[in-house]
Amino acid sequence: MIKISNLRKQFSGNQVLSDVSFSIDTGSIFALIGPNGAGKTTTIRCILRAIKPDEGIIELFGEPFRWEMKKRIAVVNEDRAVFRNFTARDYAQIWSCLYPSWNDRIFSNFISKYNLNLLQKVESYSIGMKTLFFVGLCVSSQADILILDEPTEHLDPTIRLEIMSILKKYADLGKTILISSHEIYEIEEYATHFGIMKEGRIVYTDSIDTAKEIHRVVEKGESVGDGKIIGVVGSSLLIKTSKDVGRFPKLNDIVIGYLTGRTESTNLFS
Ligand SMILES: Nc1ncnc2c1ncn2[C@@H]1O[C@H](COP(=O)(O)OP(=O)(O)OP(=O)(O)O)[C@@H](O)[C@H]1O
Repeated sequence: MIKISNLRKQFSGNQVLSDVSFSIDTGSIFALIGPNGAGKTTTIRCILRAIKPDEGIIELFGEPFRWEMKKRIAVVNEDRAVFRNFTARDYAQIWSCLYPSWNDRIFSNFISKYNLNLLQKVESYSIGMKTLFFVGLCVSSQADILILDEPTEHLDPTIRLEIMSILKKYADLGKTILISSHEIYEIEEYATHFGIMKEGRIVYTDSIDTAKEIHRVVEKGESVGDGKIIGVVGSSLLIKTSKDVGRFPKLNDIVIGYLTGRTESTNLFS
């Protein structure tokens, strides 16, 4: 559904993305994970053609990007920027024109469930309400692809759980979701796949279940057998192995292991 191949982007001679490649299947929730400045938002902006990549191929729905595809993609931007003076109702009217698959009933239910005031200017919503409102717009759009930059940021714990559940149900409809997030414990709850980004490269990508199967955390000094050492996790090591050694990792162990490990070509870790 989304296939990114060898994406490269520089800003003023600074190489921000270097050969970024990953793909996302229909029905998946793919989390792009990485430290501040790793290149997650830049990748998303390239996918949306908000900026032009220097090199690389972006395929959506099995075809190279075309502008008409935008009506099948709904987005929650990183900055939650809004048009001044636009009420929630104004937004709904605009989105209903932009998205042929827009569903008014889903939108009305969402608005009443979360007590959002349709007549209020979205600019005056709290940052958490804005996020919630944009997630509501995305889900009501019934777009085939949702792209959400930090979708649970600024939300209280109850609403976070709600958003995770909404997104899971949405993906189950056969929709594809790409999120950028630092919330690894949450991602483990609701995402199906992930990519770890470090200094503009994808250093590892897989399904969460497979990644947990093929890695182990071993204590320093414990035998790693023929496993490949990936990186350090606190006082332990993350290894990639087919042997039943150490303990199974949490997603957090895998992310920390790859982030502390060497950044080389992705096949170093394959
Ligand atoms: N328009 C721009 N001009 C110059 N540099 C940019 C521009 N946009 C992004 N960058 C740089 O690209 C790098 C990656 O930024 P990006 O926003 O993609 O990171 P990120 O992984 O999304 O970080 P965060 O988790 O903090 O949001 C940073 O060093 C940033 O300063």
